[in-house]
Amino acid sequence: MSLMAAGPLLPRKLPVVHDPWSRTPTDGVYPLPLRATLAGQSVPHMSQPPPPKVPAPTSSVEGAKRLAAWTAVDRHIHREHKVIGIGSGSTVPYVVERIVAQGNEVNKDRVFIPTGFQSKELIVKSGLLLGDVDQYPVIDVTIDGADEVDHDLNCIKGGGGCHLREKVLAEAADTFVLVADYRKNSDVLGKNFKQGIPIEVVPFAYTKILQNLHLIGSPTAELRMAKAKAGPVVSDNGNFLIDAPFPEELMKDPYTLLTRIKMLTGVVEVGLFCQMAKAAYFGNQDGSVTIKWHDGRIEKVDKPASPVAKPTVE
Ligand SMILES: O=C(CO)[C@H](O)[C@H](O)COP(=O)(O)O
Repeated sequence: MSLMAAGPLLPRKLPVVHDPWSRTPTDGVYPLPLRATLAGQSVPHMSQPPPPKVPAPTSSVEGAKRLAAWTAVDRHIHREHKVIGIGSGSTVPYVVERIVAQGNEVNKDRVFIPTGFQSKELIVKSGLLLGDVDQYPVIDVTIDGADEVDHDLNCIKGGGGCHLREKVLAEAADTFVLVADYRKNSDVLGKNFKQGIPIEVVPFAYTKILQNLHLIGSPTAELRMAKAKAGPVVSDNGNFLIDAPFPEELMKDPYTLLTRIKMLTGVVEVGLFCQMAKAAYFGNQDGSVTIKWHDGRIEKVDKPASPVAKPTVE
């Protein structure tokens, strides 16, 4: 059957094609930023998907992480804090979850500084305003995870390879707080976290640095290799990572060890944070939280975070 025999073709309504290159700022089809910009320009607000839900903890370790994170946020992130550093690791999503629970009213005037790719994603997906430390070199509070913390609040960080940015944000913060589960609460660094001190190094120097680390007391120091890619792990800054276990007698004086490692040419940053934190929060299996303070006090909180987050004024 010919087309003509089937009757005249009805004029089809063509969909409006939006050619992105033909748009002008005034025709209303430009994709607009979701939030006011850092420069303070006001932009129309578009509705945003709700922040992704952090899955409820399914183990006592996850529950402990959440307890530590929520308690630390409740105690340290107050209404007047406007610039907040967000660390890395598996405890940090609970930190962001609790900050989001403080509500849009307080969060709309805040800017959040990430320590790496993971925390940047968390900030953006939670609908919080992203900034960077070069715009905000002074941070009100930074909250971060840790691999192990001793009684003087020295800690090992960098299990997730983010310790360079983490240290910058810790130093930039008026208040730096650690959050972790009970397994990270230790008396001597290296007792629980056996994989060694994470060290970020410039790639071309790694062999030389490994040799030097072997000489200064870490004969098993090795390059961190990727699990789902052939070759080494590459940090968010394009560098390599070395994990260097040291014997206990050297780990007992982390500051001396930090300075010795840092002096090796080609080392970018060492995952030893010596007495930088104001407090470390450890969630326990029994639902309590242990807080180690920078002045040596140890506090036990039996009924820590309430289910409702309320930002307080310090
Ligand atoms: O330092 C870090 C990443 O560089 C993390 O904070 C540290 O590894 C702890 O992570 P988690 O909470 O997953 O145990």
